[in-house]
Formats: sequence, structure tokens, C-alpha cells
Amino acid sequence: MANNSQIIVALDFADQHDALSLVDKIKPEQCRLKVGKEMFTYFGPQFVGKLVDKGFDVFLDLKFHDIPATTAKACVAAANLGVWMVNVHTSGGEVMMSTAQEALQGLSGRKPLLIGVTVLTSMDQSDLNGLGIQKTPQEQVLSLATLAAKSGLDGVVCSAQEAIMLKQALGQDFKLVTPGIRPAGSDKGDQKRIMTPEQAVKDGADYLVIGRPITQAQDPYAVLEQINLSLKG
Ligand SMILES: O=c1ccn([C@@H]2O[C@H](COP(=O)(O)O)[C@@H](O)[C@H]2O)c(=O)[nH]1
Repeated sequence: MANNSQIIVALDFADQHDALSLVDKIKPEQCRLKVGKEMFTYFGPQFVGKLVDKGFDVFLDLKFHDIPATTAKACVAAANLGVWMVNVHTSGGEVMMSTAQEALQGLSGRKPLLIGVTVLTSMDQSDLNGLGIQKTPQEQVLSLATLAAKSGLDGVVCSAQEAIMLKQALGQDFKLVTPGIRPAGSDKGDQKRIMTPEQAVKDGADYLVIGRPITQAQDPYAVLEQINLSLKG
């Protein structure tokens, strides 16, 4: 069934049963799901397979970053799990990104979207300076996203704060996947470049990655529904 929800719920749980009890109360039409490093390391491909079998679009957020051949083979392995989206770090460079995309394009069957991580939403100017990077986060995101587009990727992970700039520079079809989404009044946690769901969509974000504001809420389903409704209006 077609899924039009722009929300990707980040399942960051140490207990598989906690994650599945949340998932079992959600329908695939209400959101997509993200499996990241924590749950993949604990529960592996089997857990991903359970979500795919339930009919969810799954974003496997493992942020591959390695030599081109290894990265490409990891992306193919992800595709073989039936995931909808997979990602690499743009800082792996043009050859790494284009090799991964070519490997996915060579597969038969549905190809997952390949997305490049730019500057983590938990980082600000001082974090970049600590890496010896003097550019602003916006400049660094633009430069890495431009490289991702040149390498043939389908889009990037960035903050919604960079959405207007990236849509102008790289076009409407280049997908923007934005973590660091915080409904008004919710806790920032370790996120630094944040935006509300409504503003993110207004600015051009295609997909909103939302973890703790939903998963740690007293009533996660109510929060998910409320955000879905706010995006429709
Ligand atoms: O730049 C990035 C890339 C990935 N993430 C991931 O998104 C979720 C965000 O969760 P919240 O609880 O809503 O903060 C999390 O799984 C991160 O690993 C990101 O935050 N920023």
C-alpha cells in the first residue's frame, strides 16, 4: 500500500519488545520507521525483516562510511533486506557514493533510496570548528549535499534549517531527510539544529525523522497522530 506520511519514527530502543509493542499499535499508513545503529547492533537483520514483513517502509540508518567496494556491498546487503531507504556519509567522497549508487542500480527489484548524511543535526558551528572546519554549518551542508547530488544520490540527511537553501540549489526532486525535529515545547536533548514539524515541511523537508518526542511520550500514538494532522492542515 502507498505510504504518503512524511514522518519517519526513529526506533531507538534497547529492548526489542518495547519497540514492537509501539509498532504493533501503528499502521504503515501513519508513518515510516527508522532502524539505527543501536537496534541493528542488538537485534540485527531479523528485526529489520520483522518491520518489513509488517508492511512498513524502513529506513536503515547505518550511515555507511568506508572504502567504495565495502560501502557498495553493505548497501546491496541493506537492499536485500527489503528496506526503503539506506544511507552513507557524504564525507566518504564522490567515488564511494557513486559506486554505492551504481551497485544499487544494478539490482533487480525495488531499489532503496540512497541518501547521504551531511552535517549531523547534533552539531553546530563550534563542533565544526573542533574538526578544523571553518565553514558555517550551512556552507558545509551545501558543499556536501552538492557532492552527493553530483555523485547521483537521491538526497541527503540534513537539518530542516538548510531545506530552503538546498531545494533552491539542488532542485525539488532531491530528497531532504531531516532529523532534529522538535514539536514546540519539546526537549531538544542532544540536537542543536532543530525545527518544528510544521516549519520543516513549509521549508521543503520531504521526510521528518522524529524519535524521542514520539517514542518517549506518555501517549506516542496521540503525538504521532497530532503531528500527522498538523502537517495536513
Ligand atoms: O544528523 C542526524 C542523523 C541522524 N539522526 C538520527 O535521527 C534520530 C533522531 O532522534 P530524536 O530522538 O528525534 O533526536 C536518531 O535516531 C539519530 O540517530 C540525527 O538525529 N541526526
